[in-house]
Parts: sequence; C-alpha cells; structure tokens
Amino acid sequence: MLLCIDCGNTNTVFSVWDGAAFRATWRIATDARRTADEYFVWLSTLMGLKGLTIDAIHEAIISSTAPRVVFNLRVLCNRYFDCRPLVVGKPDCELPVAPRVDVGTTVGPDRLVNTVAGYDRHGGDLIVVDFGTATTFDVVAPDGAYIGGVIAPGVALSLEALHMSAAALPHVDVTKPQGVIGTNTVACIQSGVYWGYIGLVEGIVRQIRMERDRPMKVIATGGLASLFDLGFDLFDKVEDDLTMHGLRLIFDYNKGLEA
Ligand SMILES: Nc1ncnc2c1ncn2[C@@H]1O[C@H](COP(=O)(O)OP(=O)(O)O)[C@@H](O)[C@H]1O
Ligand SMILES: CC(C)(COP(=O)(O)O)[C@@H](O)C(=O)NCCC(=O)O
Ligand SMILES: [K+]
Repeated sequence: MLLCIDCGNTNTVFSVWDGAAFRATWRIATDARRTADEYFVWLSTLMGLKGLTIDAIHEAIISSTAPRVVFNLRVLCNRYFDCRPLVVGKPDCELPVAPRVDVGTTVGPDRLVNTVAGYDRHGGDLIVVDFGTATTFDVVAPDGAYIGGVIAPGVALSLEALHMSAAALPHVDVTKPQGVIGTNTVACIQSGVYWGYIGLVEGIVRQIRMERDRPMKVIATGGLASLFDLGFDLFDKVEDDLTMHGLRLIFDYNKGLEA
C-alpha cells in the first residue's frame, strides 16, 4: 500500500491507497518536533481501527510546505516502512509538466500537487483555490504547467491577526453571517472576514481571467472551501481530496518512469 502525506503549515494529512483505491485518511496538527515513533504509534492505531495493517505500507510520497517536518517523516518511512519516500519538489521527484516561473523560484509543493491533480480531472485553463494557512490561487496552463498565481493570508490567519493586534477584539470562528451589517463585535468581525473573502476570491478570479483573456474553470479545495461555496457561484467544483489525488498521481508517474 502507498502512504501519501500532505504536510501544510497548520495540519498534516495522511492517506492510504491500495493501487488506485483510496482506503482512509487522517489529520494531525503539524509539529516539527513530532518524532517518527510518535507518528507510527498514532498511525498504526488509527489504521487498526479501520481494519488496515500498517505492515502493508511499503511506499510513500510526501509534500510539505513546512520543510523542517520532512526530516522526521523521512525517518518514519525508512524505519517503519522500509522505503525511501518521494518528496515533491526534490530533484528525484519528477513532475509530468515543469512549472514556468521566474528563475530561482521555489513553488510551494502543495501548489505543484494541486496543479497536477486539477489538470488530471479538469484539463488546463484552470484556477485551483486552496484554503489553507495561506489561501493560494494556482494558475494551470492549457498544457498542465503551473504558471504562477496568488498567495493571500488564510482565513483563520486573518481572524487570528485581528485578535492578536487589537486589544478589544475577541477570537472569533469563521461562519457565514446572516447579513453584512453586524450589530455586535463578533458579527462585525465575521462579516469582515467572510464577505471580505468572498470579494477577494471573486476579484482575483476575475483579474486572472482578464489577464489570461480566456474562460477558466475554478476548483476549490481545503477545509474552508465549502463554507465559501454556500449559495455563491465562486467555484465550478469543491474537491476536498484534490491534494491527495495529486500525490498519488505524482507517485504513479515517477513509478512509471522507473519501469
Ligand atoms: N472545516 C473547518 N472549519 C473551520 N476551520 C477550519 C476547517 N478546516 C481547516 N480550518 C482552519 O483553517 C486553517 C487552515 O487549515 P488547513 O487547511 O489544515 O491548512 P494547511 O493545509 O495550511 O495546514 C487552520 O487554522 C484550520 O484550523
Ligand atoms: C503559500 C504556502 C505558504 C501555502 O501553504 P499552506 O497554506 O498549504 O501551508 C506554500 O505553498 C509555500 O510556502 N509556498 C512557497 C512560495 C510559492 O509557492 O511561491
Ligand atoms: K494552501
């Protein structure tokens, strides 16, 4: 079985695949101090609850926007699964189409993975919006290349920044407000972030389409994507499993090159 690990700045998501068949997925807070042994105990317990045996894992691929976390994940794969994981963005991990960006730019591996997954499912002329720690827009060319995009502060990060920097503003969870005009502090903050984000997504997508001068599909992923999909026409589709799908595709692509 194949283990796919998508490590974001906030959460790390594991998924297990039997060939092309998805088996299960689990999420843990990202923490560079977590050791290989800790991952193993956690993962083997959860796999056991699903009737899956951890001994069946012999292959792994990692994408990480937090480079320091990769060390212990590599140890996990070497020690417990007896394999060298592929790490997206490293020279030995090939992509079907190379990104076209400024020389010297290191594109976030999550964005490269989303590009591969989005292109596989929807073809080119695509915008992938990923609501993570940061909200990213990845622009995919007709040939499947990542050609750039947008990085905006994440939703949770914006809320946290308000709370941290303004003495009278409480910590607030993001939800869809009833209207725009808040009649208490919490409602005002929720409105600012929620409607601010709707405007941000609409505006950025419109500008990208204008700059590319052609119709482009918009696919959204990440925990909060469905919240912003409620009652709006922002996205053609929300696909929570997009990054995991991309990791499996990249793994298979590299395996095909070996053969
Ligand atoms: N369903 C959800 N509801 C509310 N907040 C969420 C949800 N999913 C994720 N978040 C929050 O959004 C932020 C980004 O989460 P995540 O998508 O895991 O980011 P990353 O991929 O960068 O680690 C985190 O602060 C997380 O707590
Ligand atoms: C923009 C990001 C921080 C998003 O990471 P995430 O929110 O998924 O943790 C990550 O893709 C990154 O570190 N990118 C490097 C710069 C770039 O992609 O151009
Ligand atoms: K992201």
